[in-house]
Amino acid sequence: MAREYSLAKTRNIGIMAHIDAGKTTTTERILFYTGVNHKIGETHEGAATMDWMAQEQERGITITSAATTCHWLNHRINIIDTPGHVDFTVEVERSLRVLDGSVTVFCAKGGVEPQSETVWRQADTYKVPRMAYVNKMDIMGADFYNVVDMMKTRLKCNAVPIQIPIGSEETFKGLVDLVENKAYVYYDDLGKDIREEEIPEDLKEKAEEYRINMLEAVAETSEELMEKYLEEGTLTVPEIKKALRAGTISNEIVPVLCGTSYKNKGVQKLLDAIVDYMPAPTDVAAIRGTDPATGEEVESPSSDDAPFAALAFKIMADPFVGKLCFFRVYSGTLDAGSHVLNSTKDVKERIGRILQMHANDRKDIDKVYSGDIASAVGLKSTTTGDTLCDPNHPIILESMEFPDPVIRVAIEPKTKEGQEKMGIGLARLAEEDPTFKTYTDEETGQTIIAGMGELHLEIIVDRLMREFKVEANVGKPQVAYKETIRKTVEVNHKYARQSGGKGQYGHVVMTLEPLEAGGGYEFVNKIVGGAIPKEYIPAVDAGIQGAMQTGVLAGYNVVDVRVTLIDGSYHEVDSSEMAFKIAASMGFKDGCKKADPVLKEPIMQVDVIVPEEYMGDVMGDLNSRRGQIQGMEARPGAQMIHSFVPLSEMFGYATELRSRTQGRGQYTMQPSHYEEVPKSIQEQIINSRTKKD
Ligand SMILES: Nc1nc2c(ncn2[C@@H]2O[C@H](COP(=O)(O)OP(=O)(O)OP(=O)(O)O)[C@@H](O)[C@H]2O)c(=O)[nH]1
Repeated sequence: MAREYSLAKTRNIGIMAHIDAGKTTTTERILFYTGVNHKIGETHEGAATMDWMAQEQERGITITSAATTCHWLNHRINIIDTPGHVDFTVEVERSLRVLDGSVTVFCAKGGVEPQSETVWRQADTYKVPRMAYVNKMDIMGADFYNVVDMMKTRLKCNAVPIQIPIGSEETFKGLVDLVENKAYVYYDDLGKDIREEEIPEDLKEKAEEYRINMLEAVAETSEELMEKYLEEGTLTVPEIKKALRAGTISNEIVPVLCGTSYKNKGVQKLLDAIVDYMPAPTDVAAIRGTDPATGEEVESPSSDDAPFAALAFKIMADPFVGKLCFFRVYSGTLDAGSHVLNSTKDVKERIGRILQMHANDRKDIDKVYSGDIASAVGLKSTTTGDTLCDPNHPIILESMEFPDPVIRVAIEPKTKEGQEKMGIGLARLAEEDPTFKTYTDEETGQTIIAGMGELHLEIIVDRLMREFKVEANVGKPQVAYKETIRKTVEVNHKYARQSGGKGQYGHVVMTLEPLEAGGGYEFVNKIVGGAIPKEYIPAVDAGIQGAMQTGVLAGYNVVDVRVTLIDGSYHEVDSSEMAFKIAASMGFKDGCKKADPVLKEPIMQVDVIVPEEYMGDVMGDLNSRRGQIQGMEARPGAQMIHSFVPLSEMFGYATELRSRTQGRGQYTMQPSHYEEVPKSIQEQIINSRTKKD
């Protein structure tokens, strides 16, 4: 099968937004106009094609990001729909890693919300070229120009309208395309009868002002254009398009469009702009990675002729085909049925079938090309972030980072028979979602599930019931604290047992030193001259990692420690991997106790919007929750308070805020960072843990 669309005619884009801005509705309309769907599905009726998981339809929110493909103006567009709720930021993060460009949807009334800022910053990190779509132009309070201003002040980006709306709220009926300098007016409910018209008289002046603004922004992208613009006072449509495209791809310009997806106005023009201004894989996505053999950095352009390299960015349990692995091809091609190397784990894998996904539907394809996004069936060991590549040309592509869970809850099946099924179900769900963890609490023996927020865990429990038929009881959500050390220490630990026959002997000398926050775990082997034979070194590493699961203070995970193995000894007969594992584990725990261990707690970024009259009260309450107020911002008739508050103080906040503000206060919360727990509180936590919960 030959390539249907050239790389230059491929677009891999994500649609990002704050919750409820209308991503799902916009994606639905895109599928409708590109002919993938023949009927319009409304999210609020639970019929949307992209939100196919049962929970998504019931709750009307997007949880998993589904990849889908459509065609427009002889281009192939791969779209990843991503959720807006912060509990699922990992979905946003992983799509940003594999996409070439993104459309950010803003609500014409709400504009740039705190979570839109978060997503924007994430996209900054990955240098993703962006354009903005101001949706909901039909609703009361819609204000296109205000959203553009907010983009400039809050997101500090060069927002350049390339359209302006004709009318607003209930009078919104079309738009002026500033590039073509023409008006487009919609005459039917399905948005199919679009007529090109003269720019309305009362809008001419404004259109001219914004066109000049756009021309200036475009001219600034190159000296040549600036000269031409200054000389002739205008630029041609192809010149504008070319420069807008280049400016968008280099992140100098963010083109802004408008519409109302729900009322079917503006979506086709948005599709045109995706083709015109969003990058092709060849424009941005050079392959970045390292050669696993030499550790050298490798950078090369995307091409079908280069060796195969792809990044697995999502694993999904599928009831019909088993484990599905979504991947993005960076270079080369791949046939169904062939073998690849998972270079991250250093194992060979066979790609059974290759599927192209459209929401919950799938189509078998024989071959994928560079730039494609598809999913594979049959991969056994691959997890999110792994590189799949040509076994003869190994490379490890730059992966993505996932935040650690901040909240945990004990879970137990309602029946004894459910125990095994629950174990299988939780393991599968953890495979899909790198921010979801499950383990046994060694202090209490309970099964624990940990994730990014209460909603995240609620959904997990719900999926366990629906997909794995396990009914479970869950305990009270608790903070997922971490443990770390503050001092560098040296430990010398010998594990020797002699009980008849063969004994046990393992002996390690190592230093434990604190790493900076986010440093995780580092293991350095400095053994020279075979004080510990090579074959036992991995066992030492494994023993430490095992011990890190249960800290010495209160049994929480230990993080941010570097362990250097400096010396040790062994016994010809009695030494074994097991003995070294035990010696390392005990030695590590011993060391932690001496290294001034401390608890760290997740701190949340909490943004509260309250009417002026309740401000004092709400701030007082935040202070009493150990909150640190970061700043304030005026909103119409209200104030937005930015603060950092420990997660442990935020349980029940929704109810408290409601009662303090008579239901008029609102807040959003997302994990920000970890901080050391104050000593007095640390003692309480340790006491309550050792008393058992
Ligand atoms: N009036 C109006 N309503 C809209 C428009 N676009 C979306 N909506 C409505 O706004 C609500 C949220 O839309 P969604 O498309 O589900 O929003 P989302 O951003 O995908 O939200 P999540 O999936 O929860 O992150 C739904 O009730 C839509 O029908 C619009 O242009 N105008």
